[in-house]
Order: sequence, then C-alpha cells, then structure tokens
Amino acid sequence: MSQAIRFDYSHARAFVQSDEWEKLAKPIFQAHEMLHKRTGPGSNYLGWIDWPVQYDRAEYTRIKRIAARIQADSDVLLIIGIGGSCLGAKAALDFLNHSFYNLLPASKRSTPEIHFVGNNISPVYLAHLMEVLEGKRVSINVISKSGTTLEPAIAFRLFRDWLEKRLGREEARKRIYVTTDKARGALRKLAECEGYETFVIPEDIGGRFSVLTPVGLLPIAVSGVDIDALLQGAADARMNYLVPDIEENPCYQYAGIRNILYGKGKQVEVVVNYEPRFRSFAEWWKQLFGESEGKDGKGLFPASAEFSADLHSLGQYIQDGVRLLFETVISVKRPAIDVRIQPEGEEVDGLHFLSGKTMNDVNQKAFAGTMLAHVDGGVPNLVVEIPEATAYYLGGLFYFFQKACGISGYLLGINPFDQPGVEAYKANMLALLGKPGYELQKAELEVRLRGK
Ligand SMILES: O=P(O)(O)OC[C@H]1O[C@H](O)[C@H](O)[C@@H](O)[C@@H]1O
Repeated sequence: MSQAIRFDYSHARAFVQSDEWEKLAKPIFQAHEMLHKRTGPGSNYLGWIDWPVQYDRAEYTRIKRIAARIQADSDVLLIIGIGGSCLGAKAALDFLNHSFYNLLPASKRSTPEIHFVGNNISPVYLAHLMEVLEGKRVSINVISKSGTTLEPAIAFRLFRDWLEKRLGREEARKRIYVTTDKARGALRKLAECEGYETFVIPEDIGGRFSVLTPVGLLPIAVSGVDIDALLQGAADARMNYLVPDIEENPCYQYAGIRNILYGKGKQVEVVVNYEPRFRSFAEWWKQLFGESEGKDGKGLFPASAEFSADLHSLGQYIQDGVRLLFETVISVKRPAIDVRIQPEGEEVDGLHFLSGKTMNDVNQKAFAGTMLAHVDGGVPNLVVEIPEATAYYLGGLFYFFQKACGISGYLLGINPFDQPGVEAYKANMLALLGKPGYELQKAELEVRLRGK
C-alpha cells in the first residue's frame, strides 16, 4: 500500500543527535505494544484503532440514507455539539468543501447549508443564528457522547423549542437526529422518550478520536463528501502505520521527534498551514493533542498558525522570540485550483518577475523560504504532506495524527485517553450557577470572587 502521507523531518534533524533518535527505538516499540496489546492506561478507549475496518455496517448504511433525506428535505443542517462532538466534522467540512460553502447559491450547491451551535455559550451568536435560520427548512443533528455537556444541552433545548414552535412537536421530531452513547446520558433518554432517530458513539472511542464514527460521518455525508473514500483513507493508514519500527513508520517518527524536541525545551508545537481550508483541521488537532497530552504537569502546548497571514502577526515572534517553538507544517502538494499571475502592460507594481508563475508557485516558495528562515532562527520544522485535499487523504491524516497521539502520549508516560482536568471549570461553573449539590463550593467560590 503506497504511503499517502509524506513525513519529512529533515529540517529538524539538526536539532536532534543521532543517539537520541536511536534511543527512541525501544520506547516506540513499547508504546506500540501497549496500544496494540491494549495494556497501557486508557486501554478501554482504543476502539478507534480498528474502527476504519470494523465499523457497524448497518448503521453506516443508515447514515447514508439519512444524509440523503436531510439533503432532500432541508435547507439547513444545524450541528449542535462541542469539542470532539463538532471539531472533526467542522475540520472535514472546511477542508473538503468550497471555501464559501454556505454562501454558494442554490445553482452551485445542492446540499444544505451547515451551521454549528452549542460550541460556545454566547447569546449573541445564538440569536444571530436564529435570525439566519428564519424561513428555512432546518434539521438538527445534536451530538454529545456524555449527553450531559452543558453548552450543547442548552443550545439543543433552545433550538428544539424553536423548531417545535414553527413546525409542531410531531414534525420537529422528524427533523431531529441524535448522536450519543448507546445507553447512557440524558440525551439518550430524551431521544428514546421522543422517538428521535439516533446514532451511536461507540463506548470505547473518546470524543476527540470519534470523527470517523457517526459523530463526523453524518454531517460530512450531508455536505456531499464521499465518506467511503474518507474511511478508506483511514483504513489504508491503519495498515501503513502498523510497523513498530521508527525507521519505517512515519507516524511513529512524528511521535518520536516531537517527544525529543519537547525534551529539549521546545514546549510549543505550532501546526502551520498555507491553505485557509486547513484552519478547522488545526482546531481538531489542537483538541486531540491538548486534551490527550496536557496532564500531570506535562505535554507540548498545541498551537496553530495560518500562513502567510500570521507571518504578518506571529512571524516576528516565531523568528526571534523565546526559543520554545517548533512547527509542523501540513501541506497539500497540488491545490484543487491554481491561478496564474499575469502582470500586464507597464510594470508599475514591480511584479513582472512573477510573470507566468501561479499563486501556488508563490505559496510554495513562501513555504520553503519561511521554513528555512525559521530553521535558521532556531525553530525546527516538520512537514506532513498529502498529495491533494481529498476525502481519502483526509481520512489518512485523521488516522495518522490519532495514532501518533496515542504513541506520543505513552512516550510521555501519561494516559492519552482521559481528560480529568476539563472537569475543574465545569464544576466551578455549575456551582456558581446554583446546581443542587454544589452549595458549599458555590459559597467558597463567591467569597473568592469578591476578593476576600
Ligand atoms: O460529546 P460530549 O460528551 O458532549 O463532550 C464534548 C467535549 O466536552 C468535554 O468536556 C470533553 O473535555 C471533550 O473531550 C469532549 O469532546
């Protein structure tokens, strides 16, 4: 099976001694064994490893059928979810669809507009969205593994009510699709009570590893993307990244080198793209690595930058600021479209040297020039390259990073599959809101807020 992803760490090699690289072989092998033999921490959450070939075929067929129904009867699909229950779908939608998907006229897009809500607590965002939806045929896909996350729960309460007021309870029921745990949580109970169509988030797959389950697949399919190709890309990646040998496995090389760089004080990994369509992918990647590795006082801080825009804002810091960064550039070899630059007439803009070149030529040179400048400035650069921005290659990328994350977490000596730290803010918020059972905590927090 040919490697769809090219991983190039030659621009980081100068920062790594050869014995450091060699010393990694054993820990990488051990991390591989822990993942595949399910002997490491968090081993109840490894369902994603074989998911691309072991998914529920009947449910998959139903996803396609329901996606076709939503395409036929809706102007808008509203996705309600947060974190792992929205970032993967958003990553894929932005990466694979038209840059202005929602703005395309009906003559250019036969699939519904897709909007996200429940991923913040902003009343302004919510009210503005309701204005945009007025007069449109709306379907809702509410996604929550726990079924109890406050942000999507509030949004769902409001939009369910919004839909029922317009269509009546019966009609609204036919337009609400619930993706949640197969047995647990308030959302599952409600779905059963109301008779909503439901999809299952597998118990052994955590939110940030769930993009290839119904969590991502239903919204992605509604937008018209070929989900067979997406899964195939992931299934091929599963085979491609199976060898427990760092010399032969680019996914493990990525995990290994970021671990070495981290050990040398490079505490921030900046994922960089030169294509705005990668923006949401970076958000997905940030949750994947941030929640997986940031614990026990350890972990690289995952950040992102979009070049060349951010070269004009963050560029100065990256080149000359505190030397705590390394960059991972995600690059697409051939853009779907290219545009030729043809300066004409008198050379008033001084751009005749670009004559005959394309935008992609310029973008690639910006990439190469920036990479070398940053390496000279002490910022190691890693490159993850795919040939084209297609569903197949995106499926491979999702899998590449998920697996690298599992290996990387084990190299770091933490459990990459839990997120205990996320609860701290939730408990405070619920206490401050007066949830029964939190009375003591509420009183203590209020004293602190008053500054006493
Ligand atoms: O799918 P849900 O249960 O609603 O969870 C949504 C998100 O919120 C939580 O707080 C977790 O930290 C995330 O890992 C999760 O993806």
